[in-house]
Amino acid sequence: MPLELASRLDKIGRDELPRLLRDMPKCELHIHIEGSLEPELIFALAQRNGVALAYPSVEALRDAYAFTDLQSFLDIYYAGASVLLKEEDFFDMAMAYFRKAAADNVVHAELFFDPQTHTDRGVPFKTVIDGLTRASETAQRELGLSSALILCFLRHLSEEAALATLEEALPYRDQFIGVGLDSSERGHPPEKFARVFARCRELGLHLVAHAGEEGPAEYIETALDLLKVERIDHGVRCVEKPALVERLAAEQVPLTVCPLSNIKLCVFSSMDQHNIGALLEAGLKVTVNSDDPAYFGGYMNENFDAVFNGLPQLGPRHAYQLALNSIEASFASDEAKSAWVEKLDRVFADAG
Ligand SMILES: Nc1ncnc2[nH]cnc12
Ligand SMILES: [Zn+2]
Repeated sequence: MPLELASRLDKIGRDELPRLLRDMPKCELHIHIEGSLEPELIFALAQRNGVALAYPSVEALRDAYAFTDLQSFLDIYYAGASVLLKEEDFFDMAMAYFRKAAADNVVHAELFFDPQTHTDRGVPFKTVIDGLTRASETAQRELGLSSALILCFLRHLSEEAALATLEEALPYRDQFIGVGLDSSERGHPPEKFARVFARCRELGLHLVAHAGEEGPAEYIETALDLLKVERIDHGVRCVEKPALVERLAAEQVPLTVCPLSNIKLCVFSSMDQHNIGALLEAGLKVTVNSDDPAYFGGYMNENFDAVFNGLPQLGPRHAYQLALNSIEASFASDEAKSAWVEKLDRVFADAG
């Protein structure tokens, strides 16, 4: 950031933060759309589709959201997704998310979706992607919110299964912009998916992967070197290798950090222990995201509020940097990015 801009932003009082965090335009780059299914919608879709749930009420389901690690969350997350059967279900789920995102001044969202969670239950790939695409087009038209889809392979399944999913997805190639890697990280290193990522690269798809959430810092390195990803999802365990931190800063590799998720899944014990401030100060291209907002206690602005309330050393300059990083790290066009940066500058010009 130019020194002149930094010193101007440092003169803005911390009391302006609530407004700035709310009003600043931002991109969301790490949201699993199935993780936006609120308990109320899970119950409504279960009733609409005649699906039996293991919990008697919305309250009982929400009470079960006491996670001890990633796997304890994933078990409940996959059970919640079992209510999604029809195109309309995927549409309704995504529209509910887009409305919340627009209210948080998210101008662009890149949505992960997990096709294998649905195709393995007999739901056609077309049903999933058509529902999400129709929601994305509706959000652009009705909310002015830009979005794109990123297909995630489930890393607890085999690479053969990922390759078969890619084949199934190819007729819809123009409906998604990239691929990612999610689900249980430990014991499923990036290299397990080297062939399918190489194929996606040949196809001109954008590449991202979860790495260094629960898994070791080495997974970040192998995701970069073997899978050739453009962004790292989470990546907070990079601090365990100082040379890797230096590399991430030098190469400006975006990290899509998910603060509330990290607390809920016990990656950090509390927000004052989170390393997002340290990573920002070290010059890494860090962004703030919600991951699975229906499960982790908040959407984008709740994540920003939690970070700035938990880490008093962060101020308006950091808020600006996080919003700018999210715009720059997105896969949107340069033209769209310039327009959002102008908007961001206007919000901060009004402060101080
Ligand atoms: N935080 C997360 N990590 C890995 N896989 C996920 N799938 C949904 N949320 C996830
Ligand atoms: Zn995630």
